[in-house]
Amino acid sequence: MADVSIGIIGGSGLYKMAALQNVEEVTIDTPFGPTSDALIVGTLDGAKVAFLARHGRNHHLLPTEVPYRANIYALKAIGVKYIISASAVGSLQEEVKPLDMVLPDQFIDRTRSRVSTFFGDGIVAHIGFADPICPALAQVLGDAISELNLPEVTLHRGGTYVCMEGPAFSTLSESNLYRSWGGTVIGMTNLPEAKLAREAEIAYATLALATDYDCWHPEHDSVTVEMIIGNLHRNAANAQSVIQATVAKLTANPPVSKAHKALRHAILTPLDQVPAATKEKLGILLKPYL
Ligand SMILES: CSC[C@H]1O[C@H](OP(=O)(O)O)[C@H](O)[C@@H]1O
Ligand SMILES: Nc1ncnc2[nH]cnc12
Repeated sequence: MADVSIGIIGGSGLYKMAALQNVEEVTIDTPFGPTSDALIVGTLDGAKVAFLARHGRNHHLLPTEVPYRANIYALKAIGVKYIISASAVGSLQEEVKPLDMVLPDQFIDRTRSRVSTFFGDGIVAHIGFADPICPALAQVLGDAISELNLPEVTLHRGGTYVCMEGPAFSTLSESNLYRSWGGTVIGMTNLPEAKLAREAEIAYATLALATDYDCWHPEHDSVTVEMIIGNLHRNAANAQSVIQATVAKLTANPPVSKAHKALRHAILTPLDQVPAATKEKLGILLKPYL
């Protein structure tokens, strides 16, 4: 299985893609253990894509437990060059209303318990992460959303995604603090994924689906899972249309992404000094540089 150039990671409420055809479940062995679920490889209007349910199809993995390294490694192994990540987020700003779509271009890291690098064990690399989202891919997503003209949905291009550890939602003081930092939305998953995707030289962009006002808004109830899932159900069909339209655009015109060369000047350790076991483990990432 190779040459599936587009990966879709579905978050809360997006456990499958109804429009996928000719589906095949693919299990990839990775040096980082099993993926969250089997990859569902199929076609969307003729384009081959792989879908992965981030928390598993039955939502059994906490944000902390998601095997981010295995997931990104497996997508890399089948040839993925672009990842569209669909995620539920809380809104930290009045103008981002539940059901709106946000294409964040920055992150603030509030995670504590995530391994978010493939490196170590005898090889050191420091990727550039000033622009954590691929602007070219986000542009395609944004254009797809605009062209769809979805009723009820306002698109926000750009914004800062605060990535918290969870699983409990934020306290009121935390939520206000993140607002004071300029956070636009809050979630629990996308930052480690974006870092690992960059290390794997895969372009990554987040389609953030606003589901709630977290707990800071005086006129709205504090976030609950019920609220999130209710709004995701209202938005799931829209999210799938956006993904489908984005895949069509990517297939017709695959954008150039700096992410595809992210490791070129990032690896410090001479490759002939890297332990053989590490070289083998990271073979698919290091291949262009060996
Ligand atoms: C469903 S409650 C919070 C949960 O939803 C978001 O997940 P994802 O990013 O996978 O859509 C959030 O990050 C939390 O993990
Ligand atoms: N308010 C919130 N905080 C963290 N993750 C979320 N996902 C959806 N809403 C959220």
